[in-house]
Amino acid sequence: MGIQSEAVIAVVPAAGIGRRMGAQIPKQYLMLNEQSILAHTLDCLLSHPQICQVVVALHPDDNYFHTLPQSQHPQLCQVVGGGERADSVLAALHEVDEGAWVLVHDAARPCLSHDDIDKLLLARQQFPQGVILGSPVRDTMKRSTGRQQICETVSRDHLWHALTPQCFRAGSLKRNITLALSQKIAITDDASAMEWAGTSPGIIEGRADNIKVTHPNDLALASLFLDNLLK
Ligand SMILES: Nc1ccn([C@@H]2O[C@H](COP(=O)(O)OP(=O)(O)OP(=O)(O)O)[C@@H](O)[C@H]2O)c(=O)n1
Ligand SMILES: C[C@](O)(CO)[C@H](O)COP(=O)(O)O
Repeated sequence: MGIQSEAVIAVVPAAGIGRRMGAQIPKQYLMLNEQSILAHTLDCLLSHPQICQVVVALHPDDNYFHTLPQSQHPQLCQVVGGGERADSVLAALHEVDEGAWVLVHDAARPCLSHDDIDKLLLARQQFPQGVILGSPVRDTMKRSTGRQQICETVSRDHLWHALTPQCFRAGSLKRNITLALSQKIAITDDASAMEWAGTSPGIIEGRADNIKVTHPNDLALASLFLDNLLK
């Protein structure tokens, strides 16, 4: 069975508290246009023809998820997430067959398109070790001192913003996240765990409007992008 015909499972880390957003509720439950950020993200994944299941990792005290219509979807299952994003991804991976392909996608990225999912899944042929979406850096990049004085201009050649989804074989990703966490390695995305284990995942260009809603001023942008996505 060729890679392209293999089932794909989406893993959605949605157990964060949205500290940088500073809202009264976790940011994944903030309304964006006509539904919550998480609902938009789940709609995109649940409606993709190659995704056969979505495993969402929730905060242990999450009291919102059950109010979402998507929470009753037959292809959706939920697990309790952990203290960091990597712990939440790992909790979800324990529910996934080790041989399956997983697409790990942030709940906080509601503007994902089916085109980008298609592109990423096709890229597995070229990158069987795993592959992620990225956005090439457009601006000149500076590194500063702790006192915000520029100390260097960082070359932007082959420099990317890592996006999600990030696509790997479940067993390999589970083992490498487990190892990295056991060594107290800080991993802020899934590819970092694979890199730490010596793998070089592929990175392909995704839409720049696939933003992570992190700060309050991201909401208006995400709303605009969502409207545009639906056109
Ligand atoms: N312990 C955690 C922390 C984060 N996430 C998820 O990982 C994604 C990306 O994380 P981020 O944007 O940092 O979300 P938060 O951790 O909620 O934000 P903050 O760092 O501002 O608190 C989000 O969908 C978030 O819900 C998670 O599942 N489990
Ligand atoms: C996974 C990610 O969205 C890729 O850019 C990012 O690393 C998440 O980081 P955060 O600190 O958990 O928002």
